Amino acid sequence: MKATAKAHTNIALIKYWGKRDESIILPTNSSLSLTLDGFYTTTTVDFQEELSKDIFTLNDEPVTGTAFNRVSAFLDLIRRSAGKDKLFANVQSINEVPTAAGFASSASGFAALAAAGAKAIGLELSDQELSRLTRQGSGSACRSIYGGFAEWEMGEKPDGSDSYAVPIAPADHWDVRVAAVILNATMKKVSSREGMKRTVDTSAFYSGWLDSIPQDLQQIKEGISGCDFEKVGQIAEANCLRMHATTLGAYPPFTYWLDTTMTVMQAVQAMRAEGIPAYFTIDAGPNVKVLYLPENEKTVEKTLRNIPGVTDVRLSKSGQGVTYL
Ligand SMILES: O=C(O)C[C@@](O)(CF)CCOP(=O)(O)OP(=O)(O)O
Repeated sequence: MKATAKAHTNIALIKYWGKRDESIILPTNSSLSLTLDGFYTTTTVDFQEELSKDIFTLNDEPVTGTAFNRVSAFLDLIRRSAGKDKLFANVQSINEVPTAAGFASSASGFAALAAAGAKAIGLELSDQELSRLTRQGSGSACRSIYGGFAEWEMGEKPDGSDSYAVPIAPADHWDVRVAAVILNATMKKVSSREGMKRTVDTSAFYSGWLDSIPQDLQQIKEGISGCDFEKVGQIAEANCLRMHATTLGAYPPFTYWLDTTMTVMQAVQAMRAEGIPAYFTIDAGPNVKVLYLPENEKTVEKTLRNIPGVTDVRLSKSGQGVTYL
């Protein structure tokens, strides 16, 4: 039983930053993202009676260790849902997500895996059920089920049955662009999972972060509905800065930013001062993603490429949700 699915990565404009339950990945706050066309994962899941364990290859390379264990544990969820606990699969993923781009390739990866795995084993899932399943692989991945803008509603039930993403606006609602600015950074990364945990457990600023989310979400959805770029950009940039402020208030304190990260941030703010609307957002890494409008693409790309320490700039439009090939 075999199926292939393609899913795109997404960029959070209102960040998921903390878990209230680590085992089934329930968040402390709701989040909202834009699915991108430029970065995606294509995954084929082939359940075969003769297999005695799962096999996972990524970009034609065999995967073992933690990454394999996360995929196999996720397939256990699918096996259990289908009542086929002893049916193992050959999983082949191809990532069109330059890992260095600082995009969580786990977002497109787990969304494609969930969609292909569920279809291959014969589960007929609604988008909501697929998003709820995907969430248990990687939280942010649950938003990639949809194209365009999607909101992951945190839910409140302990079993997570009300924690999944819902569509806010389709990809063709509004042509907002995203430039992924890739830095020549090699740094020991605090993973998003570890970073969230330390922040939730120790940050003096964490309650302020949580208190600010409901208004951010309500306001940014108004901005998206009205295609108000300044409103959406200002809220996204402020939300990102508030998320990163929580890491500085953690113990031990940490930051994902490098000197080049701040140079890019300042260049974006300088563009705004010169009348080019552009806003930045940053996830659990040093790379910066810049929101801009199509008419300014040349200026924005040129400005970003000329920043010392920037090794590449990858441009994206809004992308589609999960598709089956
Ligand atoms: O994407 C966002 O909302 C913000 C972040 O990217 C960080 F800035 C979090 C991504 O966390 P993820 O990798 O999904 O964690 P998992 O549930 O532990 O797998």
